[in-house]
Formats: sequence, structure tokens, C-alpha cells
Amino acid sequence: MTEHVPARPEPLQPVALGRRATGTSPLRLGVLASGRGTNLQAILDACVNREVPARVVLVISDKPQAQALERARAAGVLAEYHDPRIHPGRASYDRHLADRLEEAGVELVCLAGFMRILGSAFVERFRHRILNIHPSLLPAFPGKDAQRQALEHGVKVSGCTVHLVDEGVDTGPIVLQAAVPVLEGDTEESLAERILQHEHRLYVEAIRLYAAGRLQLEGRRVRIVPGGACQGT
Ligand SMILES: Nc1nc2c(c(=O)[nH]1)N[C@@H](CN(C=O)c1ccc(C(=O)N[C@@H](CCC(=O)O)C(=O)O)cc1)CN2
Ligand SMILES: NCC(=O)N[C@@H]1O[C@H](COP(=O)([O-])[O-])[C@@H](O)[C@H]1O
Repeated sequence: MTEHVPARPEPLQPVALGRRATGTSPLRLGVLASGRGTNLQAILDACVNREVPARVVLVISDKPQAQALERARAAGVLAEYHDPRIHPGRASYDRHLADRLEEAGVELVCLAGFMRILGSAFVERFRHRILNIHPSLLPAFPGKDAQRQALEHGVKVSGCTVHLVDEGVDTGPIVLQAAVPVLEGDTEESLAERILQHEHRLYVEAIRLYAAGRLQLEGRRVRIVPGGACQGT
């Protein structure tokens, strides 16, 4: 009887993420935000300070009073409120957002405290071109209230994650993570504030790597390659 030799899995073809942006052709960012916008502010500042070869060309919020909109306007960036309630459902609103982002020539969508789940059609239109910042070390504590989940679970270390967005919630391939200690007596607010400081740094670094063409997706793993030496499609 011949021995069954399991087929060796085909090596995963690496996928180069994004394009190598340059000073003369900065990466065009679209930011979706629902709240106060401190991550947006970190991205705006990094672009102005030329820490990343990118430019925020459009900020959209699903909340009319989002401070993120004020921050964008103060930075001279197009800031728009798009009301989900005038759409018959999620898919319609998602399609509207995608149309508006494409119309603005957005190359990378950055979710920065955007509190709506994006549907599969949106994710497909911007496949591998959507980043999100999450205030935990995924896959621990996905969803909302990650800091409360961490405190209730009693972890000693939490942190933040920048990940590619896929059809799941906080399930996309992880780009960068930063560990943050949970201290005695921490409240949800004190932990959130401590993590937030790391989020700002981590998100800018993730966008910088993306804009430098130094991120390569191999299955679920995101590899950081030296200086723009990306292979693959
Ligand atoms: N397809 C994806 N969409 C989004 C992701 C994602 O990973 N995949 N990340 C979220 C951001 N996020 C956590 O990082 C998150 C935001 C909101 C929720 C949530 O449960 N929202 C509820 C209620 C929203 C509302 O109050 O309007 C919902 O949308 O039903 C979970 C996780 C951004 N989108
Ligand atoms: N699940 C998504 C989520 O919890 N996102 C979190 O919302 C906050 C937005 O702050 P900001 O508006 O000041 O950037 C950030 O802490 C971000 O990680």
C-alpha cells in the first residue's frame, strides 16, 4: 500500500501592500472617524511635519458633531458629515462612503475611532487598503469597550493594534502592535488615555511603512521588509 504523503501547501504568494509614495506624490489618505479625532490629529500632524509621505485629502464622519470634523477643518482638510439615517440600510451607506472616497482619489482608508462595521462590499472595493487602530492587543478584546474588557479580565498588559480591515470585526491581518501596562487602580479612562498615547505613535508608523512600500502580506502575516524592497504583485 502506498504511503499517503500530504501535499506540501503551496507557498503563499506575497502581496505588496500599497504603493511607494514620494514627496512629490504623497499617498492620498481618507480618514473615517466618529469621535474626538485624536488619532486623526496625530495623522494630520505627521503629514504636515513630513514624518510620512502622505496627505489627508478627506475626512468623513457619521456623526455631525464629531470633533474629528473640526480638527480636519482646522487643518484645512475637506471634512464631511454623511448621515447614515438617509440611507435605507448599511449597504447603501457603505456604497455611498466608498463612492465618495474613490471620487476624492483616496488610496488608503484609515479608520480612526470609526464606530460602524463596514460591509463586505466596501472591504472588497478597498481590499488591503483599509487600516484600523484598536485599543487592545488583538485578538484579545475585539469590538467596542476593549479597555473595559481588559480591566474586567484582569490582564496586566494590554496595548493597541493597527490591522488591515477585513470582513470580520478586528480580525484582519495585524500590521503593528504596542504593549501597554495595566496599572493598579486603573480605570477605563486612565487605561484608555495611556493606550491612546501609544496609538498615535503606532498609527503614524504603520502609515509611514505602508506609504514607503515596506509592508508585504503573506497569508495572514504582514511582513515589514527593508527599505521598499517589496516583491510580489
Ligand atoms: N469590516 C470591519 N469594519 C470595521 C472594523 C473591522 O475590523 N472590520 N473595525 C471597526 C472599529 N471597531 C474596533 O476597532 C469597532 C467599531 C464599532 C463596533 C460596533 O460594535 N459597532 C456597532 C454599533 C455602531 C454604532 O453605535 O453606530 C455596529 O456597527 O453595529 C465594533 C468594532 C470599524 N469598522
Ligand atoms: N473598536 C474601535 C475603537 O475602540 N477605537 C478606539 O476609539 C478611540 C478613538 O479615539 P480618537 O477619536 O481620539 O482617535 C481610539 O482609542 C481607538 O483605538
